[in-house]
Amino acid sequence: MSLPEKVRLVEVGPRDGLQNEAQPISVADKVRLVDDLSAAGLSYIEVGSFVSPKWVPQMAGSAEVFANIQQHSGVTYAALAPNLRGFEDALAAGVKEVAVFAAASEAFSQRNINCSISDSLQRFVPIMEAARQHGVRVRGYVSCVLGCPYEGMISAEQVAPVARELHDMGCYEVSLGDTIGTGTPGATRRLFEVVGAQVPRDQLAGHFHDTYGQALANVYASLLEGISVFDSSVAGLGGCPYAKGASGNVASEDVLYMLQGLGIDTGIDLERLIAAGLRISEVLGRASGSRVARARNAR
Ligand SMILES: CC(C)(COP(=O)([O-])OP(=O)([O-])OC[C@H]1O[C@@H](n2cnc3c(N)ncnc32)[C@H](O)[C@@H]1OP(=O)([O-])[O-])[C@@H](O)C(=O)NCCC(=O)NCCSC(=O)C[C@@](C)(O)CC(=O)[O-]
Repeated sequence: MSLPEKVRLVEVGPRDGLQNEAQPISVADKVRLVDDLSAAGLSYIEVGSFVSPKWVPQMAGSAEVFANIQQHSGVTYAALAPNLRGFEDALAAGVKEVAVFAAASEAFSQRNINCSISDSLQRFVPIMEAARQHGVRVRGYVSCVLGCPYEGMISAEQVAPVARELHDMGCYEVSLGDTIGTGTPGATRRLFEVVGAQVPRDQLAGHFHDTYGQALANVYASLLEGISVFDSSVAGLGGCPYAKGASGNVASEDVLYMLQGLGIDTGIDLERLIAAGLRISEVLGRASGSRVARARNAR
């Protein structure tokens, strides 16, 4: 299969990245990050989550973040909603796109959202109905698609029905999350072969954490399978509060550098993206998790 001409990056740093930080991050710093990212040309930014603050305290100020960012036309500013309450809070904050999140592993589903996979899918039905009424688009996630921190191996055959159900209930795109970053390129290709038989490949996305250093290779493997949407995190921010030891998503700068080398268009300015990542890394008091950003910064 030939490589796609265009790729859309879904920037998840402000949500997937910052949700995992131990230190408090001010609303002003979050707003600045989102604004820097839209200025760099990202067309899709996951800004926050409307989840229980007892479960994920870092996302507590999401409504305030939405109220203060500069929203540009042509840019999607999305939020996670685990239940109808979260959807209604997102709607009240003016959010136009939400993401629901399920898992391919029962144990992870319990730890992450306190219910079984099947109950979580049932919980999303009223969200889908309300979203249709309000003209809100819904994206879906499946976690643990290439391994689970509690159950170990997860087969592509376990992932496919969950992805299909999200698609069938109306998610316009389903992002497959390698939550703990154990996946390798061969397993990634097989995952998209199997899930791609149930959900059209142009409605699937890849979401790779870099814990085992495989994320960029997995993005490339997915490109070979015809996938053209990838979630990534500026400066490689993040991890997962319910997956101990998981490192951040593949760094947006590193994915962009690779895509530019392949001649694939994204509409994103690499230098501005690097600057956005260096700024938030400085706020967090550590080096950027992007190798491209570190190399450029050292020059
Ligand atoms: C789903 C629940 C709420 C169930 O949690 P629960 O305890 O079963 O819910 P509950 O309905 O019994 O409510 C308990 C309390 O939470 C409140 N509550 C209930 N709903 C909300 C809400 N929406 N917003 C704010 N508060 C809420 C509710 O009002 C109540 O408050 P209390 O009476 O105790 O004061 C909880 O488990 C939760 O919030 N989990 C979120 C977990 C999370 O955000 N994980 C990270 C995102 S997923 C991820 O990172 C993976 C991904 C997507 O990136 C892909 C990958 O890499 O794999």
